[in-house]
Amino acid sequence: MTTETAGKYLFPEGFLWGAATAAYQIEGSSMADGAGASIWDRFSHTPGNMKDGDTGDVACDHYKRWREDIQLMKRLNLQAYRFSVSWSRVMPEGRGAINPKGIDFYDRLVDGLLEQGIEPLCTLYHWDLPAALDDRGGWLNPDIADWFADYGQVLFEKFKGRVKTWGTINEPWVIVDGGYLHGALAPGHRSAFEAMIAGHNVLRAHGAAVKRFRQVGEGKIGIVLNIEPKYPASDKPEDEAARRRAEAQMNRWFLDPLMGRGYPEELKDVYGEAYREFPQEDFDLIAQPTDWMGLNWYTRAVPENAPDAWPTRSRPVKQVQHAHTETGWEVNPPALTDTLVWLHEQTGGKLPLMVTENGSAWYDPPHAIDGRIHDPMRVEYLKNHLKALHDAIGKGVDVRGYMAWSLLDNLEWSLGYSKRFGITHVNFQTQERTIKDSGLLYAEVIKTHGGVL
Ligand SMILES: CO[C@H](O)c1c[n+]2c([nH]1)[C@H](O)[C@@H](O)[C@H](O)[C@H]2CO
Repeated sequence: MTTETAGKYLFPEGFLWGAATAAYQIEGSSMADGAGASIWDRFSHTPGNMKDGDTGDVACDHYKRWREDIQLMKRLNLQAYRFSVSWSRVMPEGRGAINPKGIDFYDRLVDGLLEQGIEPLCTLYHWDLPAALDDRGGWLNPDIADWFADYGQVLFEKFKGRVKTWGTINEPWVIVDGGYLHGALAPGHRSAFEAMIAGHNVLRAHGAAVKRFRQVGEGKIGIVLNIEPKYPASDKPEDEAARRRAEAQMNRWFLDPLMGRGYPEELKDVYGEAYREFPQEDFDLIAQPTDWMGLNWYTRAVPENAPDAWPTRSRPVKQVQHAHTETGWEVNPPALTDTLVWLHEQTGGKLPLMVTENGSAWYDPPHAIDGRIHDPMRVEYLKNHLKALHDAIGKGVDVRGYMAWSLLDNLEWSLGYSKRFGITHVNFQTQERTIKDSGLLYAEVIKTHGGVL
């Protein structure tokens, strides 16, 4: 904060400040106490899939250290905590029998959060499909919509009155683009034909869960999308066309059907013969009204026309004039403002939004030095993106909260533990947690409602 900005970035009363994680990335003990395997247990134990051969077998050991981590959240002044449930911990086969020890873990976690005045925001699905369902086709099997709604019902009923904000699915695009199109993520398939089918079933499952929530649940439900705004590399028509294809394949593929608009026209051009039509009744199910929408936001892209680039025939041009994080993502806070304004418009300005993930990976030392972890780049990223978020609110965007990604350094999927996103450092040899300078700043931001920015 400087004297001239003192108080300029105060956030609205009731704005919800939190941090986010996901089950497979932090819990460890993924097969303990009756849990079933997920596709990430299989994928991470398949040689060649994971950097340094890392797995989620231990991760942040959160399954055992959850009490300690709730105390950490208190020290960070968190008002909310966004976490996901491991479907196969709760239902080892994905359907039918419930694992009592599995659901008890989440029962204790939710009660522990509430006891500390921290609001639980629960994501039903953050990529870790039960392996037993993958054996039955997983997201390629249309029955998964009912399997997912049944799973959701178990949680809606168990946590009725305690969990009031639900997210159905984290990032349909990453599930499908990573898991079925490019194969970089579990279950590691590479087929545009499968991607279209899986994507459609992910959306149908979301709709079925929302419908079931309206029957048995209580509170608010929504979905979480990753949106990466696309800016054309030049004013050449072919670059604008490439931008539109990239935007359709990442940002509109799932948003448009959720908004009742069906798939974007450009998807036919992107997927060609792999594109397929689906019955209207599916789209009616998918476009079930929801109560809120989550935005996961990290960066933007500047695509140019690239006829050889599959499947969008576009390729991002590196913006060397800007800083880039350890994951190679350009740092561009104003693009967050643009995205929030765009999403506000795309959702008709009627759907409350929440930034459900935002953060950055930088090199941090493997252990604390003098009890501190200095992470100046993450401090700057956090400050500037909160200012950009504040700017969007100033432009009339209805944003209700911000969940920093992530509470803890954790398993960055196939990149293993090589990329650290946490506002809290984890020494993976000792499991010692150390709040980073970025976490100390965030605690002050929360305490001052942004006044410290
Ligand atoms: C492609 O960027 C996405 O918005 C995105 C970034 N991230 C995500 N989605 C996932 O939701 C998290 O599990 C990742 O750990 C996190 C950091 O990579």
